[in-house]
Amino acid sequence: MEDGTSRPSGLKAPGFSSSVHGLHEMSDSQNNTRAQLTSTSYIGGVKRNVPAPGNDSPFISHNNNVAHNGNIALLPDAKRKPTGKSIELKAKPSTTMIAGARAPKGTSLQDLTRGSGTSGSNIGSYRQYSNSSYTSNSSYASSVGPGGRPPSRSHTRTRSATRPVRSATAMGIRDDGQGSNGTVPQEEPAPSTFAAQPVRKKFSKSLRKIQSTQGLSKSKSKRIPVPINDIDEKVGRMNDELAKLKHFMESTERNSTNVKDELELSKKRMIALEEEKMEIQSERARLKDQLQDAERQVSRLQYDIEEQQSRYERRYKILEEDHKRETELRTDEFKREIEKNEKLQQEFESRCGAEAEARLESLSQDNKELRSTLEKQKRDHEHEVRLLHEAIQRRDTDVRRIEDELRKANNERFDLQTQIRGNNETIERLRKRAEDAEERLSKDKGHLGGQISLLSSTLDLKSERIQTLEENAKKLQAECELEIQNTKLAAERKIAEETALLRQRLIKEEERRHKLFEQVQELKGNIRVMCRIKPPSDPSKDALIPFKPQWNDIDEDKIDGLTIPTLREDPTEPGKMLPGKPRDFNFERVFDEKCNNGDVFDEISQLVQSVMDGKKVCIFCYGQTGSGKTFTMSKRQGDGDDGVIPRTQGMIFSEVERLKMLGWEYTIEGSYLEVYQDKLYDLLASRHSKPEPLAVDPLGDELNIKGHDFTLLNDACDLDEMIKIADNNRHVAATVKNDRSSRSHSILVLKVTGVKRDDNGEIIKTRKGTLNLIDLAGSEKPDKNGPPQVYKEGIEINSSLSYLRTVLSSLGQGKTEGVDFRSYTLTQLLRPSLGKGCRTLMFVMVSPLKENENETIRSLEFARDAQKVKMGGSAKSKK
Ligand SMILES: Nc1ncnc2c1ncn2[C@@H]1O[C@H](COP(=O)(O)OP(=O)(O)OP(=O)(O)O)[C@@H](O)[C@H]1O
Repeated sequence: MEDGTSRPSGLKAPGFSSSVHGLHEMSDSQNNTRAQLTSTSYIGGVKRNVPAPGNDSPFISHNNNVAHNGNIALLPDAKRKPTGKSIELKAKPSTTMIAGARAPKGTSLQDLTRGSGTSGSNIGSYRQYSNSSYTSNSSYASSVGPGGRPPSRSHTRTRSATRPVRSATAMGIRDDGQGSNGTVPQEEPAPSTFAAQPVRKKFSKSLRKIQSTQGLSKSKSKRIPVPINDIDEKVGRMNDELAKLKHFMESTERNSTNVKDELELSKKRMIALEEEKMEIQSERARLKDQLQDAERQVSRLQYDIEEQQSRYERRYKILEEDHKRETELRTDEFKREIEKNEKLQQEFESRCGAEAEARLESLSQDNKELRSTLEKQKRDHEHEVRLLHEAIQRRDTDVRRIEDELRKANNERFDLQTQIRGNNETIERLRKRAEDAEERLSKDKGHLGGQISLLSSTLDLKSERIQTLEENAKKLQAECELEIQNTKLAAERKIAEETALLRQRLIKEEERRHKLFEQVQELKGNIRVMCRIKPPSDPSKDALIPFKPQWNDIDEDKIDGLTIPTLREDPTEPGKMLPGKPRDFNFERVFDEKCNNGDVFDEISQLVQSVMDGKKVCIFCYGQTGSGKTFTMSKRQGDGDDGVIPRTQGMIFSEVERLKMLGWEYTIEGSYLEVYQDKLYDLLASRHSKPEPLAVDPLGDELNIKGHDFTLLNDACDLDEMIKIADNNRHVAATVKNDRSSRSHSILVLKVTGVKRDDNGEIIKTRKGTLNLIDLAGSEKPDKNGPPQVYKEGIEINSSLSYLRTVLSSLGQGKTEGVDFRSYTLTQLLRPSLGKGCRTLMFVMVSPLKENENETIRSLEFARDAQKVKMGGSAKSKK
């Protein structure tokens, strides 16, 4: 390459330029292949260039000089230039190749241009030949020529070098190389860049084979002439190879596009991942902030808790000290109390009341007579009530009759209205017919003139008739309405009159009931006595007193007497017991062990009623300890068998409501007192300090306690609350007979004041009643071996009860003056309840046990004596 003209591709091929035009920018592999191919074109010392598409210059420059010696000069290996994207092929300067006008040596021109005429015209003949031999290369020219080359081929090649499927592709190339006709299979898979390598090797190998077959040597001096046909064949094969390469390049380019797309996708994915990473980082920062906030909050809370704990500890210490001081104070107080009690005990032992017993005559016969009178009056009363009922029924019949009449009148009105409606419809129909007729008449006036006038007059008549009917109906309706109104007014008037009459009768009945009740109470006596026998706790084991009941003559379900059989010693045979004279006791009512608190209250509820009527009533329970006094009076265990006090509580307030309807307004006041060791205390007073004893006015007719106020009770709840406070404050202790024995007499006092006003609000009637409910402490034989306090209490209780018996005995003997109530607080308290006009009911409670027989008989005897008391006048205290 003597001229050494440098080309942009780096290919230096003087006199070769046109033949290699279009290949200078091929990839390395392509260049390499091309270089080899190019070198094959030097076989036989003749430069055989690959025909360049679109090139006007001869594809292979057959120079006469080239083939003059008839030898093929083998070109030295083309050198690769590492710089640039293309490879620069350099022929050795010594190589005898196509060199412009340079005459080749060796191969003769005739050999080369066999059958072509003169050497001067061999170019044209060669072109002709070459054109015919390389017709198929025109496709190559169009694809790899200067205009058709892809711009980034070298880059594509570099990328292709990394593909891992080289050998497989190379195999494909090898297979293809076997085709001798130079056609490239269209469906062949795209070979990789490295496929060129085995192709190259294969080509070199075949070249070497040819060379060895033909005895060619690389040595310049030993050039062996090669037949032109062989060379053409080789060139054809080379062209095939080139076509394959072209195909390979195309597929490589496709691959490269795919790879590019993949790269783009990867980039996008990278960006997405980056964004995701950023998001995660910001989330992490946010969570970190939250964590720090939470930590700060926790420490703040911890500080608060510690603060509060220390505050509580300080407060606890203060409370503890307070409690200690309080305890010490209470201990001192208790000690002082014990000392005082001891002093009182000594005082008490020095005093001992005398026991007196008095017996009174039986009033049972009187009672029986009174009872029959009462029954008669009861029957009369019932008869009157029946009459009243009948009157009410008659009035109801009248009202029903009026209602029937009203219904009839309404039905008539409805019939008339229906008739009017029917008439209206007839009129309407007639009018319509008249109109039709008129229409027809207008068409045929002459014929129907008379008919029209007839119809018109009929119509007028009908209209008049209708009008009359309508007026009649209206009149009838007005009359009906007036009658209905009158009937209504009359009925209302009648009802009002009858209601007023009934109200009057009711008030009269109430007054009569009041009077009758008073009479009955008077007849029953001032002190009425009832007895209750406590049921044995174990009837199968307990030895019992053989009580014989006496059934009431009138009310056969009730017992009003008891007989206790007695024994006496046989005078003839000491130690032998014979039946003695039985002991009989008659009372107003005896409740045996089967009766409950409800039965008891049914019997006495009329007394509570009389308190509302303005009476002084005293109900007290007397009996041996443990005989059931508190059970009868105060029991409140929610099993439906409440005692007298809880039932009274309910009854009084429901009576207040009932009497309100009859025009009465009631005020209830209450107090709960206790007589403990002959001193009166307020059970409602606070027990934080020592309660002060109260003093009773010994003279007045009313119970007056100095310096003591009654509590206003607005409803049953207030009274309930008051009773609960008193129950908690009452003195109780365990005795031989009772675990919770009352050690004091308790008195619930209820003052009832009722007023009735006229229409101007002036008070016209007043009722003032008092109810004393007394639960006495139990009579007992004091146990000297028991606790000294209980023994002392027992003595005091017995003394006061003995004195009560003395007082009752005096009253039973008819004394009304000079009775000494003042010796004991209990009798002082009871004095206003034992005067004239007072109702006193005594319950004597007895035990059924044989072991308590003596005490039971003593209690029954006391009750019998109390029954004899007749209070003709007001009980007067001894002055
Ligand atoms: N009718 C009865 N039915 C059932 N148990 C009764 C009855 N009467 C009294 N008891 C029971 O006998 C025990 C003594 O009754 P309670 O306390 O009423 O006697 P007490 O006469 O008030 O005694 P004390 O005079 O000592 O206070 C109590 O456990 C009571 O539940």
